[in-house]
Amino acid sequence: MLQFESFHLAASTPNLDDEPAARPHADLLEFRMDLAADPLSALGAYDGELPIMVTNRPEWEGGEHPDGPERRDQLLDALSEPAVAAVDLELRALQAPTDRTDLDPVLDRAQELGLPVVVSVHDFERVPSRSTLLGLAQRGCRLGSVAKLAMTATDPGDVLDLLAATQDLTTCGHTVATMAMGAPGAHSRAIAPLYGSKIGYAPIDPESATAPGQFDLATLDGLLETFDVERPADSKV
Ligand SMILES: O=C1C[C@@](O)(C(=O)O)C[C@@H](O)[C@@H]1O
Repeated sequence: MLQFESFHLAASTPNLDDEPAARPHADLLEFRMDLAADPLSALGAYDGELPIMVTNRPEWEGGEHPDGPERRDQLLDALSEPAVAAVDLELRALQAPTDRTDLDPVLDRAQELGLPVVVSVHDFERVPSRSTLLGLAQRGCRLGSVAKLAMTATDPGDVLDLLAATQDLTTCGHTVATMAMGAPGAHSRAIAPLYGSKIGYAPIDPESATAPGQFDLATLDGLLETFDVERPADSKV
C-alpha cells in the first residue's frame, strides 16, 4: 500500500506504456486520465510494476476533462483496478456546490478500499498568503490523506511562503505535497521535500510536461539524490 511517510516521485503521464521508462526514476505513476484517449482500457491492460495514482483533472482546475458525472464514474471504475493505489481529488470537487459534480462518492469508495486520497488545490495565478495556504491544506488533510498545494510563483520570493507553510504543516503532523508552478518556482520542486513535501511530479519527456516549470523525471530524480531526499526505496534496504 502507498503510504506517503517519505517523499515519493510520481512520473506524470497520460500514457501507461511509459512505465518501463519511468521505473528507474519514479516511485509511482500519476496517470492523467483526463489527457488519455481511453483511460479505462489502458488501466485494464496495464502490466507495469509501478503503482498508479489516478487523476482525472477537470477543465475548471487546469485539466482537460469536462465536468460531469462521467468524470466521477471513470474515477469510480478506476478504483477497481488492482494497480490503482491512490487517487487525486480536487478540494473544490468535494462537498461541491450543486453546479459541480461532487466527488464525495469517489472519496468514500477510496476510503472503503483503504486507498490514500490526495486532495489537491491549484492556483494558476499566484501563491496565496501563508494563512490561506495553511487553511487550504488543513481542509484537504481533514478530508483525505495528503493535501496538495500546486501554486504559481511569478517571482522566486513567492516560494518562501509555500515552503514555510510546508514546514509548519509537516511539523504539526499533516501530510502535504507542495510545489510552485512556473519557471520562477521550479527550484521548489527539488527543495520542497526538504521542508516536508511528500509528493513531486515530473514528466518523463520534458515535451509532455503536465504543469509549467516541471523538471523532467531523470533530472528531478538526480536533484533529489543530490539533496539526499529520503525515498521509499531507501527504507526497503
Ligand atoms: O497537481 C499536480 C501537480 C502538477 O500540477 C505539478 O505542478 O507538478 C502536475 C499535475 O500532473 C499534478 O496532477
